Formats: sequence, C-alpha cells, structure tokens
Amino acid sequence: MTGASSYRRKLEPLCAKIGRDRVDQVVHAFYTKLRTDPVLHGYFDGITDFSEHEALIADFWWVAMGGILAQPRQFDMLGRHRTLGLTPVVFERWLALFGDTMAIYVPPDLAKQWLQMAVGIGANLQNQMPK
Ligand code: HEM
Repeated sequence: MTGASSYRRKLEPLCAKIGRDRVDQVVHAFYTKLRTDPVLHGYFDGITDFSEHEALIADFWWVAMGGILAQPRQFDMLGRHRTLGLTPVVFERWLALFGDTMAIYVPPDLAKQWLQMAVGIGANLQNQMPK
C-alpha cells in the first residue's frame, strides 16, 4: 500500500468504518438491555414507541460519527436530559452498558473510538446539568 492510500484509509469517517447496520444493531441491543437494567430502566418509562426512539438515537450517532441523514433532524440533548435528574452513577452505568453492548458487535478499535465519543458527550451533558 502506498503512503497516500493508507492516509486516505485513516481519514475515512467513523460512520463509514462502522456502517449504519451496525449502528442500528448496537442501538437496538443497547435499548433491549437498558429496558430491564435495574439502575436505568425507570428513566425510559415515558417512552411509548421504542422503535421510533431507537431510530432517533441511531440517527444521532450516525450524524455524530460524520454521517449524513436523508432526512435531517434536530436533536435537543440538553432539553431532553436536564429534567431527568441524572447523577454521575447513572451516567456511569449507562456508559458501562453501552460499552458492553458495543463489544459484542463492533471490533475493539472502532468500539473504543465510539465509546470515547459517548464519554465526551456524557461529560458535556453532565457539566450542563442544573446543579
Ligand atoms: C453519553 C450519554 C448519552 C447520550 C449520548 C444520549 C443520547 C440521547 C439522545 C440523542 C436523545 C434524543 C434527544 C432528542 O430527542 O433530541 C436522548 C434522549 C433520552 N435520553 Fe439520553 N443520552 C445519554 C445519556 C442518558 C442517560 C444516562 C439517561 C438515563 C439513564 C438517558 C435517558 C434518556 C431519555 C429518557 C431520553 C428521552 C427523553 C424524552 O424523549 O423525553 N440518556 N438521549
């Protein structure tokens, strides 16, 4: 492989490396676990249509990874989370479960990159939570 082509491979966005099918798979598996998790499940009681919610979350990750949506949509991260009363313990559990789920479907180097994004987004969210 020439230097130029290996450089191009590295520049491929995470969405292309992981692929939309795997994003959908991880999100679906994550929500399946989350709904029976003793720490987390209660936060999701208000969601009536999980397939629509999972599609929204998968779209969010797709865009966060550099993907483009056929039908762009808006996300209201802070607005959606600020009233949930989330604590550091809850965030930690959410991230642990997300990491465990990814490990099943995504190769370790890509899972590491995806989880790093979740950690960063989670930290930002926590910083913006009402004290
Ligand atoms: C890095 C951490 C997290 C990420 C990336 C994330 C991502 C998202 C996204 C993209 C949405 C949809 C936002 C919208 O409707 O515009 C959402 C909604 C939601 N998230 Fe999170 N979330 C995180 C942490 C958590 C945690 C720790 C909990 C609770 C255990 C949680 C519970 C919820 C709930 C219940 C909704 C739906 C709220 C509603 O529609 O009223 N999230 N999340």
